[in-house]
Amino acid sequence: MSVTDGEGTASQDGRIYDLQIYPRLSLETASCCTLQVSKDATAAAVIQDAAGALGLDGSSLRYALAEVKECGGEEWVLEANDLPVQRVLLWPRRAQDSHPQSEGFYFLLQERNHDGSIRYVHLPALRRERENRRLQARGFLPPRQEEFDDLCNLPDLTEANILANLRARFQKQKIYTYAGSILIAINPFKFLPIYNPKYVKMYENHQLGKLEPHIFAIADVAYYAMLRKRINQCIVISGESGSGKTQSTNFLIHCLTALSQKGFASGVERTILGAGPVLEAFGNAKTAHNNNSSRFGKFIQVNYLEGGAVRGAVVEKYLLEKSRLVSREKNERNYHVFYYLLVGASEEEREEFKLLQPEDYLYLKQQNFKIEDEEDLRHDFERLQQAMEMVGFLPPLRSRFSLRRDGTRGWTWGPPEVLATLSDLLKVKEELLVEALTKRKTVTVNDKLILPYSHSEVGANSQTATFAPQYHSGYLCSEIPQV
Ligand SMILES: Nc1ncnc2c1ncn2[C@@H]1O[C@H](COP(=O)(O)OP(=O)(O)OP(=O)(O)O)[C@@H](O)[C@H]1O
Repeated sequence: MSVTDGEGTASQDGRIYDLQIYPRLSLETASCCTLQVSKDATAAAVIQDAAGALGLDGSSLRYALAEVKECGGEEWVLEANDLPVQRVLLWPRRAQDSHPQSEGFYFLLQERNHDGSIRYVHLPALRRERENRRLQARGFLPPRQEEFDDLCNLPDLTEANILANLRARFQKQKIYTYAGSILIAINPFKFLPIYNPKYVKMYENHQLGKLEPHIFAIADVAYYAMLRKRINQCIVISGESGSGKTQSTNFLIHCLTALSQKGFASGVERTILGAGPVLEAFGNAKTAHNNNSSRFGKFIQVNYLEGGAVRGAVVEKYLLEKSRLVSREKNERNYHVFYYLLVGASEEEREEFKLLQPEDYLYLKQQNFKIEDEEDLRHDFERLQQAMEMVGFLPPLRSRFSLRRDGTRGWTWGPPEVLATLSDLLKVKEELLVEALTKRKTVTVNDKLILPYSHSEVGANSQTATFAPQYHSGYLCSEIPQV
């Protein structure tokens, strides 16, 4: 079976993708169907074919297609003219091959009510939990004392008790615990089905602490406090590397946009989603603790209209780890984007941008350099290009950097052909480039001084050691989309 856009036009590149579709219906059906779909097939066409494959009758308007991604089954309901394959192209490579449902990355076929809203079948355990709480509050069930969902209620507040309480909850897959209005999250490193729209709905407009602790409760309180009090709200996320800050940020944005758009993916949400891979490529790197560690801080501002609908978002980066550009710890890597480009570029791109192999670049080959994931890098380069198009980049802007340093001439910039290549790629005159590379600007109270870099400022390496971080940082800063 091949799904097209309803008018029978074939995909431009002719490629066919497998979509794994799991029905979640009140009727008994096959547990999954796999459809072969072209890039330009719309959600409506996919629904029609999935319904056919599962032996369901009725029009496609009776069903909705939702995208489920990694880590806990966030569900995004697609609109009729959305393109499911476009979503798939943003998934990691392994997720595009056939894989078990427990690993996430699939589509759900759900029923709609007469008013178009989604009919949720199979009530989640959380609702039972809520019922139990109600009964406990009315004295029909004895209060549960073996663990506390708010650390402030611990009868004996010691470090050992806090850790024992967090451990007991974590063993029951309760990764969230309150400490008053602060939410503590413990990284489960596995898929937990607690982030789909049912949970957004369940936590909607509830006082903090009324339900089981959850990151959506924090998003919900911030959203409704903003609407009620008409003042900005701020959520701070902190933790050590690999603790789950980026993941938590994604869940928060998911909930904040879902609350304002009633669960439907909008253009804004799509752009925010698309911005993720772009930011990751330029600002994330493999470290000892996390294969995809963000090496910069992010300030994300989600802007709303007065009625509560999302209007856009601004992402500001700060404190990019610039030193990573020129040196890093053993077995760690430079920013993802260099490897994506050097491994994933086509022959024409290699020619055009005068690209060498990763091991030819001193900045990339330091410290036990080896690349064992070439295929993943190639896929991630494709994903980056797709994401860049989604957030509005033009093709020629994609690959402008190819820095190579010459360590043999102190801090003299060269060799000349590299300067010419850089000048050509950066579209900056050679003289200006040399000026930027060899001089710095110092602003004092009364004066603005332009001085050549001293030997000690440049250090033992070549001048690009100073220039590369500035350039990469500037690139990340200027190219971060303001949605
Ligand atoms: N709530 C969660 N559910 C499932 N997996 C999670 C969750 N939070 C984090 N993870 C897993 O932990 C990994 C590391 O998390 P994440 O990248 O968010 O950490 P981080 O704190 O942002 O790290 P860094 O500071 O190094 O950027 C994720 O790739 C994901 O696999």
